Amino acid sequence: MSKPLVTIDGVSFSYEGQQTPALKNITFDILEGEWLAIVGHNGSGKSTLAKLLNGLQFPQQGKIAVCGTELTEATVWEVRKNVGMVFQNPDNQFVGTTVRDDVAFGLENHGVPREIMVERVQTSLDKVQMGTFLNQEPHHLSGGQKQRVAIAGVIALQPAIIILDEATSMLDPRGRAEVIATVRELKDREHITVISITHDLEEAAKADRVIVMNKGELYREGTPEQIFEMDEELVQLGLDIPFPVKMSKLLRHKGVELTKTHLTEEELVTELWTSHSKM
Ligand SMILES: Nc1ncnc2c1ncn2[C@@H]1O[C@H](COP(=O)(O)OP(=O)(O)OP(=O)(O)O)[C@@H](O)[C@H]1O
Repeated sequence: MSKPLVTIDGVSFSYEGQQTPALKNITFDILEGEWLAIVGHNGSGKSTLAKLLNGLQFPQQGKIAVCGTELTEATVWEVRKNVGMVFQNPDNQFVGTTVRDDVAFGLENHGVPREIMVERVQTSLDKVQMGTFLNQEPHHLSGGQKQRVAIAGVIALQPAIIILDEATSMLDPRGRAEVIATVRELKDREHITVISITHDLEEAAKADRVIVMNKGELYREGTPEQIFEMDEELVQLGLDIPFPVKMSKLLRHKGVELTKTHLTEEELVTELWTSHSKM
């Protein structure tokens, strides 16, 4: 049984001068090695939660603890060693003139010795399938490749947790699929805990667990299957139901028998192909 790596206990937060709190009494745990997706419509409080998890803001009420350490102004630098962030815009986070320099940047800042640095740059890039791109300049890379380099820069620092803050939202479908596959592999092989903050329910469908935020409150928590049972309620919360889920429901409505509501296109196609191709 996995243990909680992050605990969020009764957290409330309001921006200065704002009447309505951005987060209201949020409580949940994030377990070691899980992939947790936090979804919600614009303004639901997702980014504010990410800022609190990384100590860019501090709650006015409640507590956050990361790897057993309470996140405060005194512990923020210690805690940040365990939390890597990947942001939305692939161009804004590329700081090196080449892929190698970009991944080395964070290691240099942390004073990692040169021999270790050279090895870490290579292994981190290998882990995101960018190991052969060392000397490439950013403008030669696709959005998905840039985000994978950003992920390599984060894992080179060996954090326990990666937070992806809308990290796939500016990518085309191929880039998005590449980044999601990379995250899945890192989680499975390296046992990194992943928190993905997204408004994309197709991305959330790949997570182990989903938290739905609405108007600063934790609205629902469950496995992707449980969350997609909410159906029209999700639409009312301003979220788009993924295509395979919609398609599964429509097919059932038309009398096509399916064993379950499929969360991915591959699963749906496989079932349709194997059970309905006998005629
Ligand atoms: N810097 C800020 N100053 C004042 N209010 C803010 C600030 N940032 C966010 N808010 C408000 O806090 C609430 C939560 O916003 P937040 O950005 O966390 O939501 P979100 O779910 O991440 O939305 P989005 O997907 O649009 O980024 C919103 O009402 C927003 O207007």
